[in-house]
Amino acid sequence: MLALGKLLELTLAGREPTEKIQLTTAGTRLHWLAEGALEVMPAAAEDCKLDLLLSAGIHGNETAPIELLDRLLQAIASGALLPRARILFLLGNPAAMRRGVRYVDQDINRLFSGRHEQSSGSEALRANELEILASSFFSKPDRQRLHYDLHTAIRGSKIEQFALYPFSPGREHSLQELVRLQAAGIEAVLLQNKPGITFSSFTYAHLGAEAFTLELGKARPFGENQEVNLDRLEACLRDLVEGLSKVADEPVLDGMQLFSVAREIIKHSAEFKLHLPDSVENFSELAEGYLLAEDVAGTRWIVEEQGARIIFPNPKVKNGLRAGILVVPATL
Ligand SMILES: O=C(O)CCC(=O)N[C@@H](CCC(=O)O)C(=O)O
Ligand SMILES: [Zn+2]
Repeated sequence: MLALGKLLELTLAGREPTEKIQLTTAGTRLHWLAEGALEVMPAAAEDCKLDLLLSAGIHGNETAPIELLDRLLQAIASGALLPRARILFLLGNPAAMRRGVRYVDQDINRLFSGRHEQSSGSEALRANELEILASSFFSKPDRQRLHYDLHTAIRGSKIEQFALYPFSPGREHSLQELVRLQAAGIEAVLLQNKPGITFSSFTYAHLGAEAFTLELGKARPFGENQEVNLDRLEACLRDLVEGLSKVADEPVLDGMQLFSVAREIIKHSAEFKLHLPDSVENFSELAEGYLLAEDVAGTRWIVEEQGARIIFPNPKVKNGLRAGILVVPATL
């Protein structure tokens, strides 16, 4: 296998490869661009005109998707998988990955779409670098642009694998992409209704990519991901890499659950209290009238929506950040 196939090993060791560009015998070019960033360029004769950005490790302790990208890249570097797509592999937060933590100083996934400019520190710099890498990757005209930002969640979930689909004014969510995700084992999609500050929101709204955050199970350390079943997603990614992924011209979305954001619960102060047990799972239903959270100056979050469910409840986030999302059933 080519040494550049060891992107994960090199990144975890904090080392740079001596050779930054290598070619497989089939003419696939691997190019180390920066720490945790590697571009795969198919041989010209094979190119299927898809630019595919695959990122993981934006949160350093979400290891199952990092291991998945490692398997894909190793297969490419050993010649077992012949890419027809141009691919950018990104390991988002190497410093956090090395420590096995979600982030070191601040959550990178709240620093995109320019937010890093209002901040400082290594994670702000990394968010800026990731924006530059993604912008350069998605700068070529007349090519399909697709980004999957792969995550696992802090807690268990009533719906194990789901996606968050960013929003950009005037742009419609793509039925074809939802059908592709369903084939990849994604059971539910949360349709965002305002622009966001996550990595997938950036590539969707600023770079014109179809982009998704994929939540794939519960976060566990490296080597302990036996319960996270990524077989269907892995098969879908291999098809995309090989230029074999097809969605019908008139696709039908059958059985996928769609949700929209009713409200984001923002933590404003140290007095913020979330009235949910630590064990609560994502997509747990909340009854109308339920007092969900309280904050400074008598602020109360009471559930008013029918069919409301909670995802990503987390009272430990920094002030000003999202401490949970109330979602409701939706249609396209
Ligand atoms: O489990 C949790 O509470 C958080 C899981 C997670 O990291 N989710 C992503 C979602 C990104 C998005 O909104 O597209 C995040 O919070 O960054
Ligand atoms: Zn995450």
